[in-house]
Amino acid sequence: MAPMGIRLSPLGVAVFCLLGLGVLYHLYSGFLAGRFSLFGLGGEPGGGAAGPAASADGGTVDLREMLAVSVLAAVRGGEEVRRVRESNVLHEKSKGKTREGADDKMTSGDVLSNRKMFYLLKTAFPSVQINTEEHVDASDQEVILWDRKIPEDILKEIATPQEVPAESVTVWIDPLDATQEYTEDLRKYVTTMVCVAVNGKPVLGVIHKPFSEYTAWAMVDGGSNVKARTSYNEKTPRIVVSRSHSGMVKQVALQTFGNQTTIIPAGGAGYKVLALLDVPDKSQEKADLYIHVTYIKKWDICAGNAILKALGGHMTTLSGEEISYTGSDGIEGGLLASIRMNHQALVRKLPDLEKTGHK
Ligand SMILES: Nc1ncnc2c1ncn2[C@@H]1O[C@H](COP(=O)(O)O)[C@@H](OP(=O)(O)O)[C@H]1O
Ligand SMILES: [Mg+2]
Repeated sequence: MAPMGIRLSPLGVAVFCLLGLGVLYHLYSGFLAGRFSLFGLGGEPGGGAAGPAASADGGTVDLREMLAVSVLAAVRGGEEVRRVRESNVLHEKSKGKTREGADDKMTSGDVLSNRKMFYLLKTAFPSVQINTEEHVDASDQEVILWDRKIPEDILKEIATPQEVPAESVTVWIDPLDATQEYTEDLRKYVTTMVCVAVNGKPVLGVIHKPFSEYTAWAMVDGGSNVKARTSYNEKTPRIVVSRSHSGMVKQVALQTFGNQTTIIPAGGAGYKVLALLDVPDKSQEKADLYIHVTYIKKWDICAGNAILKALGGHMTTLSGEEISYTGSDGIEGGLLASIRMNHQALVRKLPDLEKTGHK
């Protein structure tokens, strides 16, 4: 008999103890998971020489560090892209059809680049949302460490860390842009891309050309290693458009700007954004505008959007709406990209695609 006349049943005590243990486990499991994942990744809790740059339970991330890792990821992914292309064993297959009925292709270059890029970013920033074009196999986890070094050119442009809440960040990875052209061995069009959006707004972008080893990066209100050209032809622009997902883009361009307009068909959304900029790469064509009329995915366009925005340019739907880089993967309203032009005046010039049936 217990004091005060209350009798304790041994079974009741055992259940009570188990419940208590359960609560304690629940409270501490997040903390322990964070510690163990740090060890699993080879990093040291509390900030070691290598490992995650953000705590596993959220907190903040430094956009300058994210830029350094994004550049590294694009370069490492690009090495895979090049290696597979040079081996000539692409293991090309179709993931299905686009809405317009074209093959949505994938190769070993896409898969291996995706793996490198995804795990580099995921290991450094375990708490951020990463959306990537290719499927990531969880059983195939690879731990790729970032040495936590920020390259000199980034430090020179961006003097201080740029902290943002980890939960506000969405990363978009395109491990191999212009897959169609890659399979045709049209190497100059191929890029690897990383984009970081904060609250859906594109904030930093990296576009890397694996075959000429050129990398463009920029951060909105931060800095860049690339700039706009000094002049653009707004009246009779050279317009860069898709060569493999063109839809009615040529008709739209000629109808809007007249028959004197030069149309440059090219592969890859990354390549087409670089065509608007002052890029030293010899294989890069130059254009004044980039127009796309069919459906397109956010990993294809986010990095270019961030770079253009950082340099004072614009990328919007054809009706001039800003694109939000959260939520769904794709955008429906086409694409207009320009720099050093009156973007809204260009939007007003374009026909309403819904009405003209040019979609
Ligand atoms: N209608 C469409 N549906 C799906 N993806 C499209 C598309 N139009 C363009 N894209 C994708 O956007 C990128 C640029 O296209 P394009 O070279 O035709 O301008 C390519 O990305 P990937 O090569 O990464 O798949 C392409 O697959
Ligand atoms: Mg792409």
